[in-house]
Amino acid sequence: MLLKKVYTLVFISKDQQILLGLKKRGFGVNKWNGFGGKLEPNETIVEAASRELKEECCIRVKTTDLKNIGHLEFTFEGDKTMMEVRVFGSKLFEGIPRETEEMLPKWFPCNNIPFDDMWPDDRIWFPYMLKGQLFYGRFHYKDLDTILNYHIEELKSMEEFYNRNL
Ligand SMILES: CNc1ncnc2c1ncn2[C@@H]1O[C@H](COP(=O)(O)OP(=O)(O)OP(=O)(O)O)[C@@H](O)[C@H]1O
Repeated sequence: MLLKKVYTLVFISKDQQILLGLKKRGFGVNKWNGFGGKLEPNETIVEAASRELKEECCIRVKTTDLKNIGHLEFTFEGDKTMMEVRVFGSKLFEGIPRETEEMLPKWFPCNNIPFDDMWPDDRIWFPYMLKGQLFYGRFHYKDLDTILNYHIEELKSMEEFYNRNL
């Protein structure tokens, strides 16, 4: 039996640029990524996504402006937990990105993503996100640097994907 833990991951974009943050502590330290984290009790996924974005880089986004653009699953060899990551995107946001204790934010041109300093899976699913395609990806890691196997597919609709997995 796999234990499932739900996480959010948010990408805001403007003018062919995407906002990434360099994680300063904890899981994924020293890697560039979107903003997100675990759900708090009694919080919806979009509430968690919006809260984490604000906490990690001071950007505000309305929950109704968050678009679910992908779904990722991560497992690690010898670990019974599956990380389920709901990926969101938005072009509508308020504020200027600011460094926090957790993240150092920076805008990157969409054609110059720092994949060498990111999770290895990002290289595989970012191209879907950057083309505006919905996606589902499943990655099994041997250790934090090595993907043992994976599956990736384009989705027609997130709703259809979630219904199929009920
Ligand atoms: C394995 N390959 C991966 N590829 C891409 N993204 C990944 C990832 N694995 C985790 N992520 C994301 O990294 C964040 C961790 O969040 P994390 O710091 O653990 O959560 P949270 O802020 O709640 O933690 P604390 O409050 O510090 O306990 C969270 O957005 C999650 O979606």
